[in-house]
Amino acid sequence: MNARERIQELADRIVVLRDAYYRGSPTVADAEYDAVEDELRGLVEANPELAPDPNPLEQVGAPAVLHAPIRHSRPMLSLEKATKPEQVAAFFERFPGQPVVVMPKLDGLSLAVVYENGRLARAVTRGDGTTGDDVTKLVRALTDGIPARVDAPGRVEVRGEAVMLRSTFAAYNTDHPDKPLINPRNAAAGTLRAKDPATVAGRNLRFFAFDLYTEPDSAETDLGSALQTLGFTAADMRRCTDAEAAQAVITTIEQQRNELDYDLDGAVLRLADRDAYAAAGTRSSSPRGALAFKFAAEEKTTVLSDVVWDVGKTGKIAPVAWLEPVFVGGTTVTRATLANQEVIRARGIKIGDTVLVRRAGDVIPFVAGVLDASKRTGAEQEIVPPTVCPSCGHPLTEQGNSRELFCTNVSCPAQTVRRLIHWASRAAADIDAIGGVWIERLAETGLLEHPSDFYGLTKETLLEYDRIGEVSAARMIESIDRSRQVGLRRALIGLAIPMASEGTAARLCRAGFGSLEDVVEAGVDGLVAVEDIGPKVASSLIEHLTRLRPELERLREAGVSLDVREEDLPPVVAAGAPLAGKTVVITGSISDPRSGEKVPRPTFQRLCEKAGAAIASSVSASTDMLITGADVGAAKLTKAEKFEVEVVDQSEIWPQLIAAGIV
Ligand SMILES: NC(=O)c1ccc[n+]([C@@H]2O[C@H](COP(=O)([O-])OP(=O)(O)OC[C@H]3O[C@@H](n4cnc5c(N)ncnc54)[C@H](O)[C@@H]3O)[C@@H](O)[C@H]2O)c1
Ligand SMILES: [Zn+2]
Repeated sequence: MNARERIQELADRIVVLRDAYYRGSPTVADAEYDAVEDELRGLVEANPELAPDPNPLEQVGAPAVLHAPIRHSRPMLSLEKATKPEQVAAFFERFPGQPVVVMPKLDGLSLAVVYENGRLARAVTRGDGTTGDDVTKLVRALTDGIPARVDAPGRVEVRGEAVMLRSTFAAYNTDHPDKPLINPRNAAAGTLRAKDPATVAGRNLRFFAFDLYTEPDSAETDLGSALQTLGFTAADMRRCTDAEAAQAVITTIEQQRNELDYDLDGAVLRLADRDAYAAAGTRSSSPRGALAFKFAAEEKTTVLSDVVWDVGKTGKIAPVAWLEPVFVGGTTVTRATLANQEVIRARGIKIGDTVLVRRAGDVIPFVAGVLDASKRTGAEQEIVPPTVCPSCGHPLTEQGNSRELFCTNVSCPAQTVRRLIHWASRAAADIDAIGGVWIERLAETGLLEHPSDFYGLTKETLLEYDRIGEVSAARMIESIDRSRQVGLRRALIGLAIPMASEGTAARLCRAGFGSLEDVVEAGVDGLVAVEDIGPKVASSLIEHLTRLRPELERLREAGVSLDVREEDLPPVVAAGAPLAGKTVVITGSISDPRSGEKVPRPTFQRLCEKAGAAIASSVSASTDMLITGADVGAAKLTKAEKFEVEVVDQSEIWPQLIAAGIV
């Protein structure tokens, strides 16, 4: 693979990993994600002309879409990362004689809190760094550490991290055993996503400040004291004047990380003097006057007491390690994943072994290996994979190189529950008012078997359960009603068809399938004609959707929409499309001239597609037009010149989009 292909592959992978991460379900550990970013950064430094466009390294966070969008006064950036003492020393060398504060890197979500003439005006999430969500109402109701007033004139902007304290998290989960929070960070993010503070009562957050901007300039230039004077709890800052002292503080923070009441994933170094920090300026996505030292994923040792085989929604049987309770990565872990038989074999794990358990970020803890096989007593037992399904007794089949085990019995009770939970999940029908524990109970009592059974539930039936009251029953029913708008793409995801991914569902919509029934009718031949759908995926879709026909009918009868939704369709090219037939590359930052608001790249792309353009990611001989926004990199322009590509400023495109009625 050449550098260009590798760069594109890494950039694509970053987009996928970030998407999962910012939706609250990361698929890899942070360190693994950071390694992908590092590789891309290295390749782009060596081959600047191959920089991907858009370049994920120049983007932060995820677009804000939940509440009202608010533009930040100045971008909320990411941080440069370090993992070695040499990098800390290099940071000090860049700023000779400047004192530095070292503080914990709190693992919550960052907020900008703005005061106008002493009054709290608004609180905004980071969002994509340029525009965030207005969470003022939620913050007023739920966040401690944000005073309603400050004693300062003009405009004051305080930035910091909103976290759920571990103690709040633990107390909440004790009170809500049927709908527990996953971890403090996820909980903080979820809390600030709520539409109404009342629905997240009891989920209080704490705000720790680490950044300050004042207009007019306040006299106090030391960051920590300036924040305290205003009445904020600053992140715990220790002042250092050389790299050794800073390294010592970093080590102390890492050692204390288990005793603190909040999650942290590293330490932040930052120039202590506000003027010096401002003068240092910024790079494309991080300030020069700060550095994040990231801690390795936490590892602990404990005893593997047993292995149970868990049945998943597609019938996959996965080994789960039962562990003696161990506190790692901010929570007590008693279960961890062992992936599959091959991983068990490769890591040589036996029951009774002392094993290393690793947990990083939100990722499910996993058994990383055996601590010291020479210390075995002989009482350890081999882990023997089952030959029949632990739930239904059906003989298992083995698939793939890692010899994953599957139960192929479609009426297997364990699979039934998993599939119901999956149907209700956010990526599918999003029945958010009914948690997994309730789904399981409703399945046990025979009320739920297929997704369509959700739509037969009534408030009266739910009220027969002791722990469901009027209010929650009403919320559950309302949530079920809303989920009737699921549509083709999300319904396909929700049906958990083996081998069909979220990408498969999106591709089928874009390829013109109008409903789930259309997909069945197309047959294997019709499906493999769709780009990127292979024969295995096609056969699996046809086999399972054919089997599910009666269920599809029941869903239809219950008023559930299985038809494609507008948002999942390819753009409709407008009549008299001004960019028809043109291959277009977009670069730089785009804004709508009518409002001056920044327009996210995907939104502008879709507008150009509606105008008939085919979008390409880099300039080549086949490019017809390069559309430029603000802050365009020189490399793109040089290439455009080389290939004699027409360069058009975005300001000339908007009037055409408006004239064609596209915007
Ligand atoms: N596992 C995955 O798949 C995956 C995917 C994407 C991102 N990530 C992780 O998410 C992070 C992405 O970077 P990012 O831009 O969101 O954050 P970052 O690591 O670059 O750090 C910036 C953020 O740190 C926070 N912060 C906490 N304490 C701070 C302090 N004392 N001073 C300054 N800032 C402080 C702020 O919220 C700020 O927005 C990385 O840690 C990365 O590993 C993981
Ligand atoms: Zn089974």
